[in-house]
Amino acid sequence: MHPPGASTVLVRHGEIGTKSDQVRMRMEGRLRENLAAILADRDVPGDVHVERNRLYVHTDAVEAATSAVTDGFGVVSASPARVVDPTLDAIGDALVATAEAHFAGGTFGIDARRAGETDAHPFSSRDIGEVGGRAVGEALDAAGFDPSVDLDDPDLTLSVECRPDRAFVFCETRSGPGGLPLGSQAPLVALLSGGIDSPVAAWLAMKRGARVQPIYVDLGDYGGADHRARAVATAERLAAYAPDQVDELSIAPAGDAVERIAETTHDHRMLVLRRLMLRIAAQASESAVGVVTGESIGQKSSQTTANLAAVQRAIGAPVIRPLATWDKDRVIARAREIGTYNDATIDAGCNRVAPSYPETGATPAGVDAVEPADASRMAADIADRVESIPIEPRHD
Ligand SMILES: Nc1ncnc2c1ncn2[C@@H]1O[C@H](COP(=O)(O)OP(=O)(O)OP(=O)(O)O)[C@@H](O)[C@H]1O
Repeated sequence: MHPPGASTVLVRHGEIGTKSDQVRMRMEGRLRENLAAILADRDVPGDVHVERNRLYVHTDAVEAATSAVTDGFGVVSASPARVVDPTLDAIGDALVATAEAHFAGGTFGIDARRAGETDAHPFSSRDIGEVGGRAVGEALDAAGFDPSVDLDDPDLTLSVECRPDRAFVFCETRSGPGGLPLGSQAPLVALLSGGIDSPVAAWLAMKRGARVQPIYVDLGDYGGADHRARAVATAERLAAYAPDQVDELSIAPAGDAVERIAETTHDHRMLVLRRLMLRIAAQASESAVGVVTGESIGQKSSQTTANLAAVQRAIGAPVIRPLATWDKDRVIARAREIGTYNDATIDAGCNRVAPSYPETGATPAGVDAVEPADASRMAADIADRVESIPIEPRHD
């Protein structure tokens, strides 16, 4: 929803503003590039500009541009806005036009603030609210409504952000993911099974600024026909959030190794397998500094706190588990929001590998004792044969 004549999207970031000037400017520049890439990928016209603590998209497609930029990591919110001169008359006219376009009865409120050097204007935020409110009330009366003002929870909020050189009028603020611009942290590898959890975990790592290289471990006969397709589909959704930075899915051919592990291990089987995956992931990328997984404490027998600790020892790099403390219903809700849920609901291949009586209180030494002696070499050999397939961003 936008004012008639809106031609700009006001983009707000959050944590970036708490950084030192140097870091903030670097992150804002990164965010500008990322938003430009998302717009280009979706064929939405728009030029992205940075000013201190704000980004602006100049576009003739404000709705599509607002939807696109609110997928950008680091964006807290965005509003499609009309830009007018910073005078009470011009702001009042834009408020009236916006109310006439969108008021459908009930209450309205004006939320006005000034930013930048506030002594640049001969009026206060309160003046904007009073003069604008009066003009809007009269216009709505004339249009046959009987409007009343509610400043706490109005049916229509008309917002003004008045800066020294121009004022923005808008009537909607859409939330973005927040976090930090993608690429502002060193990259990570994400173990992506295509299940419900791992795409959410990868997305959360991306939200904190880390570009992820997704890797799917092909379990061979234990995987199932649609297992790989599901991983591809969720990687395509992740790519929609970072079209210039996530463009490949790595596939590790682990069928023979999984078969061997299934034949030679029993209660520790899932832990040996998970260690294999971590080793493959850690070796599959030269630039990544850690491995992201979708594990969550206690969600499965292989994910007790003891087992997570025993598995972690396989690699020196950190295992990052963004969902460690999340309940499943929260993970599912987020998977729906980010568009990875539908592709992820088929049973995972790992379920076919799981033993009947899994170990839940493993120790690192206990896993060491049952792991094949050549486990590291096995992983290195698989990592050498990792194949990368191109991923196209999927928008749905
Ligand atoms: N075939 C696989 N390829 C890549 N990573 C995998 C694979 N199977 C499991 N993982 C990783 O190990 C984690 C824990 O495995 P688990 O068996 O719980 O996964 P899942 O239920 O198959 O999928 P998810 O955890 O994504 O819902 C996953 O979140 C994922 O990070």
